[in-house]
Amino acid sequence: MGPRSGFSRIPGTRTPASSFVASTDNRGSGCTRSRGRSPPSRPLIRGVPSPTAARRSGRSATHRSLSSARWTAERWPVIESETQIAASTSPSPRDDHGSPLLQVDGLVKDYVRTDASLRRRPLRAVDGVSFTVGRSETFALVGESGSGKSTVGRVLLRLTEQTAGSIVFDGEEIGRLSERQARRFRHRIQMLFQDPMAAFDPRMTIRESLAEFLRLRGVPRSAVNSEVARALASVGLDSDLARRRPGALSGGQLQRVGVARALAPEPELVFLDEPTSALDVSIRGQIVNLLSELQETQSVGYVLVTHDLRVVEAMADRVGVMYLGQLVEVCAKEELFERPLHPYTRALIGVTRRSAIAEGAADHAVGLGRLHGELSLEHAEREGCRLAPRCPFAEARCEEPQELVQVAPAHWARCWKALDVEQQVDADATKGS
Ligand SMILES: Nc1ncnc2c1ncn2[C@@H]1O[C@H](COP(=O)(O)OP(=O)(O)OP(=O)(O)O)[C@@H](O)[C@H]1O
Repeated sequence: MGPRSGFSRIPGTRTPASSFVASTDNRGSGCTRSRGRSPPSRPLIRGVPSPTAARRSGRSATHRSLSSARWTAERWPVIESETQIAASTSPSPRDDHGSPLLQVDGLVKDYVRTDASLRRRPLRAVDGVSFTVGRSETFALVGESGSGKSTVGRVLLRLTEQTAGSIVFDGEEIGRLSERQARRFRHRIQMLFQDPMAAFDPRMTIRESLAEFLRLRGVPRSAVNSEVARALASVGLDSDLARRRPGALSGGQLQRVGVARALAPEPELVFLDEPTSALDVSIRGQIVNLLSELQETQSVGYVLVTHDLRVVEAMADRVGVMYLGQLVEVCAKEELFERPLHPYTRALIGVTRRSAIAEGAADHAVGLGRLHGELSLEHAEREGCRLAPRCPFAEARCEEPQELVQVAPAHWARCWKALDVEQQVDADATKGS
């Protein structure tokens, strides 16, 4: 394995193409790539629920009605709204695949922000977040804009420093390494950027962009051209594109090059930051399918950040739902769609499915819950449940701090009455049917 360099988006921004920092690491890594368990095969986006979810339908009237709905890509809106932040800690939801590739425990990230009256105020963007990612696994982080998803990724990639918590990668704590110590890990964790047009240096040809990553993992100069052609072919592109500059490629083509570039150093983990949201709807599915296929052939783990539940449905193995900087639910993807337990997750899925379910079946979707009002910073600063002011199921006990607790096998939720709500919703749905 060789050294690495690359272009990184400036942390915390949606940067224009001109705003890049070039990072170069000239040390060899000496690391051997780990090959883990075979990845499970996943459904590709075809506008229908996964076979697993379909098989498991029939748990209740509510679940039946949802599973039988066609979830067409066109009908799933992207959820967008501003949220704020707050504070607390949580236990560590783990996968059940043995030693994880990545283990994040109690991650906290504070920023300082300037409020409307120009006062500087602390902002806890990530608040005690804990999760694991197995080898060749996709762990998705979902939630509204501002819930802290990208900040988790920026901390993982050391684009910004964590305030507290632990990040263990392949058995080694990497969260507190010095810049020099961290270099040997860099090629093992890569990132695919949201906006392909902003992710490439517009002055470099595609060949030069890819060659930089290939050379740095030890590909000799004499082999660069053939390796560039191979990398392009691996993402379904013709080698002729290598001579072009980013501006001469379509968004879809450039995102494919982005995928090739992220995988060029043969990483074990790739952080996918909204990998499809800047793309035309028509090519989003192609990129999702490409990423899923490459994961199977290259045994790479993904941390996927997205607003789009269609992408989660197609790619994720497990999902963490974030609200105001905290994880509020963590479980397997199928479980999340079939049996969402936290009221926020119910609402998140309800919003998307209400638009996907034909009129007449919509009553069942109401059982998933609708939130009242809007998010506000005041909610984020509450000691009790941060969702309570908006939650249709809130009671006096919700004023007490809520921890992320295990509510079912491999299923965690930050809500003391998650299972009660489920029973109530099921009973209502049975009565109504
Ligand atoms: N560099 C920064 N300085 C101050 N505040 C920041 C910074 N970066 C992010 N934030 C704030 O931290 C919070 C979480 O932001 P983050 O981008 O992680 O959320 P997100 O869930 O990824 O949202 P989006 O989907 O819009 O990217 C937001 O309130 C955001 O305004």
